[in-house]
Amino acid sequence: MTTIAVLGAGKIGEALLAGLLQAGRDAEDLLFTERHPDRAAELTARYGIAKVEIDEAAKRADVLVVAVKPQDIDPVLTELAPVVGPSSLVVSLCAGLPTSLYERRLPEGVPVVRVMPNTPMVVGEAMSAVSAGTHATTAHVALVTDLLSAVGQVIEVPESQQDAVTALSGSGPAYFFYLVEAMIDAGILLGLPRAVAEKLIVQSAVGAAKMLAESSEHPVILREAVTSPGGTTINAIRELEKHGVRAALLDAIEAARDRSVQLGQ
Ligand SMILES: NC(=O)C1=CN([C@@H]2O[C@H](COP(=O)(O)OP(=O)(O)OC[C@H]3O[C@@H](n4cnc5c(N)ncnc54)[C@H](O)[C@@H]3O)[C@@H](O)[C@H]2O)C=CC1
Ligand SMILES: O=C(O)[C@@H]1CCC=N1
Repeated sequence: MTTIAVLGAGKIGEALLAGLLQAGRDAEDLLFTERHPDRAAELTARYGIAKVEIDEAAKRADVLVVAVKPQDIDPVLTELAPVVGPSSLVVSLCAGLPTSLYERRLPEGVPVVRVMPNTPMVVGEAMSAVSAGTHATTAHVALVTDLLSAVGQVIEVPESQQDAVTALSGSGPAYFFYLVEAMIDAGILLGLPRAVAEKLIVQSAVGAAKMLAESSEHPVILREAVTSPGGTTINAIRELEKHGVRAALLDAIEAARDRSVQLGQ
């Protein structure tokens, strides 16, 4: 079985480890590094996965998954450089960081695959996009795709599209959570108990997501089916249009893309 080491076990690192366990991988085939001892102890207690130092991770793991913040990459590359070689496989989950950065800092020939996942990994519903660096072969991409398929869906994209992917699906769950939070607030405004408002909105979100995933209809058609002539929904849609919600989403996602580009510079 492939051994995977997550370097930096924060939110996305934990989501990957938890998702892989959930998908049936043994804790013995997983490792992580983590600079905060309390965080490391918490994860080992929760999942039974061993915390190791980076040199041991490089020795024992077939795949090294970098999951630190882009701003923290420098020391990780300094530590990785002496312990990896062309037989290693480095996978970067870091927003904005190009494979060329890793290739410049690591020994010649180290294969690097860039991935943008998202946190629904934790429930086996991630959307991950993978791109091969210069030294990554189709076999490396297939291995990473296979690994991530256990925790959701995977597509391959040219690396030039990764900043847009980051803005759409990497950050995407946050936009939906934000929307749900605002809709629950609306329920409170209308005088519903919080628990009732939460149940109504969360199940509506689950139902809508399932329809989007399972129906072959375009979202416009699904929305039109809810919007009765002279009914309630069109009154709400008029307000959303008046407040420029569509334009706000376009601007928001463009701003996320721009930040991803900036993180890579
Ligand atoms: N949170 C998300 O939804 C997503 C995050 N990402 C990417 O994943 C990366 C991590 O993001 P988060 O998990 O949100 O951040 P986080 O801050 O929760 O996790 C980073 C972890 O790395 C640890 N760390 C930092 N430097 C270290 C080092 N030298 N050695 C060992 N551990 C170290 C930190 O202590 C922390 O626990 C980022 O690059 C981000 O762009 C990608 C997709 C989605
Ligand atoms: O906000 C961030 O920078 C990370 C990358 C995509 C989702 N979270």
